[in-house]
Amino acid sequence: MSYGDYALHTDKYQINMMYAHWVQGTHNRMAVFEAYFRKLPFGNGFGVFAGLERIAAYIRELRFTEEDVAYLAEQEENYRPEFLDALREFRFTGHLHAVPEGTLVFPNEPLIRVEARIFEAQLVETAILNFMNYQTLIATKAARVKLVAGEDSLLEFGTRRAQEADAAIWGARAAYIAGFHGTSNLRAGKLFGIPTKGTHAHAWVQAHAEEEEAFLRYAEALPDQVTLLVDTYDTLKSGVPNAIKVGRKLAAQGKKLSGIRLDSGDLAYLSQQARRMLDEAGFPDTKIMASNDLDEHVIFNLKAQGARIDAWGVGTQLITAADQPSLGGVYKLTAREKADGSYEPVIKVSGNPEKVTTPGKKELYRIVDRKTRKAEADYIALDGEEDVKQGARIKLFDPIHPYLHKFVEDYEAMALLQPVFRDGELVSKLPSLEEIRLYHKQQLSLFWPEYLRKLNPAVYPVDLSIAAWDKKMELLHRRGG
Ligand SMILES: Nc1ncnc2c1ncn2[C@@H]1O[C@H](COP(=O)(O)OP(=O)(O)OP(=O)(O)O)[C@@H](O)[C@H]1O
Ligand SMILES: O=P(O)(O)OC[C@H]1O[C@H](OP(=O)(O)OP(=O)(O)O)[C@H](O)[C@@H]1O
Ligand SMILES: O=C(O)c1cccnc1
Repeated sequence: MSYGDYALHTDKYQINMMYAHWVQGTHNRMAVFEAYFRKLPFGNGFGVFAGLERIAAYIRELRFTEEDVAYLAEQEENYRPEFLDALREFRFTGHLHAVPEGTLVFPNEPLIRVEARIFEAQLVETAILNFMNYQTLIATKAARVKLVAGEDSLLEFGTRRAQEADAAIWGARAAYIAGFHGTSNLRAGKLFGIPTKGTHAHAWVQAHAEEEEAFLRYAEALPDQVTLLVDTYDTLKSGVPNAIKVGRKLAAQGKKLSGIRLDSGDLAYLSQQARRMLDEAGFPDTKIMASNDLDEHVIFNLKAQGARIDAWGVGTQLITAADQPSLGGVYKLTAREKADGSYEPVIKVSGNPEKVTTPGKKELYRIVDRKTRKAEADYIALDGEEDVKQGARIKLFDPIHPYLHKFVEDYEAMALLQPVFRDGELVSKLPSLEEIRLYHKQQLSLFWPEYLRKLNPAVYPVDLSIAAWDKKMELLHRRGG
């Protein structure tokens, strides 16, 4: 699928650095960058990686058009014509590895690794982070909603309140990965194959003289999917009784009232009363849907209050990640090619220990206990370390408190960074959205419940190999004193 022209969807400083490398003749040196985040959003115990579909399309289609080049020439008169020619010929020719979409991910582990000429690897930072940060954030928020909603039906209703059109559709996709059942956005449905659903708005009721008439006309038009919004005037005194009247007419035609939707007031109380009224009228199968600024906390509370709600429409709070509207994912240089062609690991030192980068080209493994089939820890090793690949006994230790350690030997090491581009070519077809959704569900089953709970989850270990740790310490002492 093509998503448009994004070569200039980058920060100007990337092009400035590309230019400076080109002027200095270092632009063809290889570089390794890794994208990761440092802190989980919403106080959650895990993140849900998303964004790769769009990143892959972006990388594959990355070209500077004549208009792009002309625009750049206008913006910066220092750019020499030969540099602009290099942009005209620009293609991504490097390697890109990433964890699959739907993977449960944790702070400080490489989620995307780009290995390419620095000319290319530098350019793609901004767009990669833009796509990864937003989609991972929304998939993570959606996973929280999903964990409290269980098997109830979950619909994404956020488009009207989303931060513009791209956020609406990619957010709908991220929510579907995390277990939502559908979206109200038809474009997201068309582009990605997400099931679409819809009820009707207050405007439909207001467009008629009487609520009952409005319900009847709607049911006449769409008799196979009648979910009536019952709160325009008075939910229990008029909305539910009028819905029941229409339900009876539908039943006489061999059809049924699929559902009612509550959109204001005390959703626990109203759903209980509506359930009782529907059951007494002989409509035990009519579902109750709720909407109105829902999030994982409200849904959790409504369930605790015994709300009788079967389906949830979730909009604003999800699509804007209202309680934390950004994921702070970063893209850091971890190794660079020296003049002799070998790689030199590099570090970024910081007064804040959490911000010190981990040098070197790295692999990421999920260590799964063979007996319990549960994930024990994630393990970051330097490229080429063989022991973990071969299942040898390894030491797991906490990188902040290295004296906290244990040895594991009966494990499976799942390599999480999968090749996506090799020498600029897409390695294989990306998984379908349905496959990603299923994979995400399998990922959840790998984790003990203490890592998944909404409130105060246990901290899942992300450990470094001894070699990765030693390399970090060596560079830290050399560079940081
Ligand atoms: N029983 C409940 N327990 C906790 N939260 C609830 C309960 N019922 C509804 N809520 C939530 O409380 C908030 C109430 O929103 P608000 O104050 O706008 O009231 P409202 O009923 O929607 O009023 P309005 O008619 O103006 O839309 C919403 O987020 C809603 O989902
Ligand atoms: O509250 P959210 O989680 O964002 O869910 C979407 C909201 O959007 C609609 O309201 P709106 O007032 O825009 O239109 P309406 O007249 O159809 O209710 C809908 O009724 C929900 O309340
Ligand atoms: O179909 C609905 O009920 C719907 C869709 C978008 C926003 N609010 C409600």
